[in-house]
Amino acid sequence: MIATDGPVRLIEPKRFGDARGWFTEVYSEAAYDALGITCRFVQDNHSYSAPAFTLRGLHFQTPPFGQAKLVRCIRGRILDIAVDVRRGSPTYGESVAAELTAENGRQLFVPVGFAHGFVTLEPDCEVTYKVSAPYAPANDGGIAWDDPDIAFDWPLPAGTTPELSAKDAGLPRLAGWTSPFDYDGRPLTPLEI
Ligand SMILES: Cc1cn([C@H]2C[C@H](O)[C@@H](COP(=O)(O)OP(=O)(O)O[C@H]3O[C@@H](C)C(=O)[C@@H](O)[C@H]3O)O2)c(=O)[nH]c1=O
Repeated sequence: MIATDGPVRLIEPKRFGDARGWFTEVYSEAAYDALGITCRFVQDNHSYSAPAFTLRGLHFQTPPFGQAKLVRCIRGRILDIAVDVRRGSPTYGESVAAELTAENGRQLFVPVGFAHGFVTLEPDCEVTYKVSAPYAPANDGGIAWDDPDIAFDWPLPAGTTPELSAKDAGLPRLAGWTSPFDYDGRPLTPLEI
């Protein structure tokens, strides 16, 4: 059984503004537990993407190293996406996405069983995210960002090809692939704060 960490969630932590600027808590165990995000995060990641329309994804780690992720953008603007890849899920292959910006401070929580990716919407974007399992390169997995069965409408200007890693350019499609993630009954709901 895969650990349940709540459904995909969009979170907007409160900012306390004053003459200096603002203060915000970006993670607290008690507050996130209360939201149903009960996993234990064991690693923090930080990536910098130089060109606009850099696309990283769609990624996951296979069990037993499946990762829930709590993602935010601390510089620039990204569109962040989670795709349901839980075998037998009524929303298998469906996605939810949210714009995460340094300005809006929003976070996307991506549970185990979802492929995750993002595209940067301007140059020089930095993304940080907490993950609930350690990096396990042997369990690295992914699905093609442009898989026609997902048919995600990436916000790429006409004629723009995204900046991709060699690995991401060669990821397989959902068709012909058997997901290692079980459906655990959690629905994929539209995102709301
Ligand atoms: C993910 C990861 C990578 N690395 C190394 C491996 C490689 O040499 C280099 C770059 O790795 P990648 O090309 O996989 O990086 P990237 O394409 O940014 O991968 C990330 O994409 C986003 C969308 C996710 O959801 C993450 O979980 C992760 O898969 O960093 C680590 O040392 N630890 C890690 O946890």
